[in-house]
Amino acid sequence: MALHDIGVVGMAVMGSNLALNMADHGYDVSVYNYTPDLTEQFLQERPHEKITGYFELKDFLASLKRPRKIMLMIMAGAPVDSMLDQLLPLLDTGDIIIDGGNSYFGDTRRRYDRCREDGIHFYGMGISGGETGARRGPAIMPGGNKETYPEIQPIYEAIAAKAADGKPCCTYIGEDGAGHYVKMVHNGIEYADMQLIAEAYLLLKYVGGYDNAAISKIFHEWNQGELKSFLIGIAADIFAEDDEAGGQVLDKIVDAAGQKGTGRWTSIESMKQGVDISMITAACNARVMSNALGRAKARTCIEMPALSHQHGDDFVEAVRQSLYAAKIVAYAQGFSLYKSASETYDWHLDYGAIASIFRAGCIIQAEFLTKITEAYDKNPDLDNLLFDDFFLAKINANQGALRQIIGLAIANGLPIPAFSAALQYLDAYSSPQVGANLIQALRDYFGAHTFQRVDKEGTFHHHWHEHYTK
Ligand SMILES: NC(=O)C1=CN([C@@H]2O[C@H](COP(=O)(O)OP(=O)(O)OC[C@H]3O[C@@H](n4cnc5c(N)ncnc54)[C@H](OP(=O)(O)O)[C@@H]3O)[C@@H](O)[C@H]2O)C=CC1
Ligand SMILES: O=C(CO)[C@H](O)[C@H](O)COP(=O)(O)O
Repeated sequence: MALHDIGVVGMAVMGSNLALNMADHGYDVSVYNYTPDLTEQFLQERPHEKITGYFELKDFLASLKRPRKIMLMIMAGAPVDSMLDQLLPLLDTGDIIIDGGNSYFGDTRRRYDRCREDGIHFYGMGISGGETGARRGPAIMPGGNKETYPEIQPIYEAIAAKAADGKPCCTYIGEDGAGHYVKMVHNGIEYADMQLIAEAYLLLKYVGGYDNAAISKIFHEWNQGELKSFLIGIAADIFAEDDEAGGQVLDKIVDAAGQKGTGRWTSIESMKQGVDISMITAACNARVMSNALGRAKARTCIEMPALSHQHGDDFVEAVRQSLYAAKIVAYAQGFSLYKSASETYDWHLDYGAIASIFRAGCIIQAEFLTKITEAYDKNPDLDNLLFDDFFLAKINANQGALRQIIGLAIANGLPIPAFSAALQYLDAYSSPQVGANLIQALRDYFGAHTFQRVDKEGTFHHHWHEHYTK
């Protein structure tokens, strides 16, 4: 029997489409699913001459070339550990397991160590692009043992999306959990990007008074310029989508957002790293608030200002400029987290290469990612993306619009937490006074936590006096 190039475990949306993508690129693929029904259904409904299904794990593993390459495309969390429990006793030294799911990077670090004890190479591979990306070319973020990477590199570069310059959107990211970390923060940026789009929609609809058809045209126009991105493009489609029952589908969707957790993980991680990614946190909280207990009641008893309209091209352009400025801040925050994590976990992340693999295939693919790559090519040690000449000029040109739009939204009672977080970040970063001297004084007063002085070196504690009788 001719042995197969790679095995895919998990025949749900992502695994089945990735297996077909690999097969289309000439690889012989073995597939297996934890319960047989999905495998059966896949083989019947989407047969491919280069794909063979297996119903026993030992037969699946026996069908693979050495070193065996086994890709897991299964639900993140306990199922991955459970599959490892089943796989590890059946594998040989040098075999490779690739977890392509949205696993938590801390779990990936643990699994990497666990597999290494058995001589097995474990890769945590971020994959972005959803169903279509998996089938036609996703962005791929592999993390794991660098020496073994050439074993899997050709397959993943073949199936990855290709950017406009023809380069595959797949690059080795770093050791152990680096690939999953980069994917986690990618998803965090995805949350912020989507929240900004939702806030622009609120402004256009409730302050601008534009209907869905008009907003669709505005988004379509934005998508021809510097805001060009996958998410702006699909938003333009969504605004134009009619519902069978009349009206538009968008207006029939309950105004409460779900989440699977990668954005929340990014936010929690930023707290651990001590990096401000307030826009991603704001986007997570916006989803939380959309489901908040008592939201229906709050609507009836908390008084809101009456809406005042601002129609016209100048207003639409101000929203566009705000969106662009805030989007730059969101990416600057995400890349600041990469910089901190790279040092903490000793990953030596290549920020320019990361931006370059986001150029196609993934959910946050956008025109301006090329500019991020250029910024890090010019200066790989950039402290903050905002200091790059291109982004600095854009921020300075567009921040007036951001201030204007935030003022309008606040006056109209429209929640715009991500736009606001972008501006607060810029102001906190650039203001010469942030009030931290008083924080230090208060800490020193009640806890002798000490402070530094502006006029001399050293660490000081002051004996504060009670000037008022309590
Ligand atoms: N859907 C998307 O757009 C994207 C998803 N991802 C990630 O890719 C992975 C796969 O996603 P998706 O295809 O949507 O599938 P799901 O996340 O819905 O997971 C379903 C798959 O997991 C398997 N599974 C569940 N429990 C176990 C278990 N205990 N042991 C073994 N297998 C188990 C299922 O098998 P069974 O049917 O037998 O229960 C099925 O094959 C996930 O980690 C997801 O987060 C990444 C990028 C985009
Ligand atoms: O990984 C993805 C795309 O890159 C998934 O689509 C993402 O998990 C969606 O996340 P959430 O359900 O939390 O919005």
